Amino acid sequence: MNVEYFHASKYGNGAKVAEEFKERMATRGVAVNVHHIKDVSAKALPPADLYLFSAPGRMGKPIGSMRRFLKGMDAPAGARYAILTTEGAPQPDKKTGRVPTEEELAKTQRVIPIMSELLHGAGMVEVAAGKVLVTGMKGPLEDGWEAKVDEFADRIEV
Ligand SMILES: Cc1cc2nc3c(=O)[nH]c(=O)nc-3n(C[C@H](O)[C@H](O)[C@H](O)COP(=O)(O)O)c2cc1C
Repeated sequence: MNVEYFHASKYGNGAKVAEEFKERMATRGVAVNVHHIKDVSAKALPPADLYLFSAPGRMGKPIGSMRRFLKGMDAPAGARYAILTTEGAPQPDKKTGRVPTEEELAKTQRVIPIMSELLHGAGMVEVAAGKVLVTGMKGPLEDGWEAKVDEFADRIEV
């Protein structure tokens, strides 16, 4: 099995996640080719058993370059894909100190749903979606992020 991995990392956190995923999949006997979307054409994706798309969050959405990439992509209909975003860790409310629940976050944080809608709408088939958090606007990645990537790798059927 081979995986083609497309990311739109701006500050390097998503690029680190991609490299970690590649290493973890190598131990499972799966080759992963990592590309930044600026280096590839959305109109000529290489063949793959699985496509992985990874974007940082921006104002509740995937970063604009990834939205444009997915909208302009010649999607291989029926092909399998997974999504692995990098998103800001939920911040406690300044007054109450309460951290928003997943349900509350889902109202404003639409990074994965927007990517899913675009890919699913293009006829592709989702096998997994997940996120790795960053603790500041530009990173670093959350503690234990490597283990999170490993768990995500486990969810990809080889
Ligand atoms: C202007 C700006 C807006 C951001 N908005 C969001 C957001 O709405 N949701 C989110 O999860 N992360 C947001 N972030 C944090 C990004 O998730 C973070 O920069 C990114 O995951 C880092 O990945 P990268 O190093 O691969 O670019 C924002 C960051 C910046 C600089």
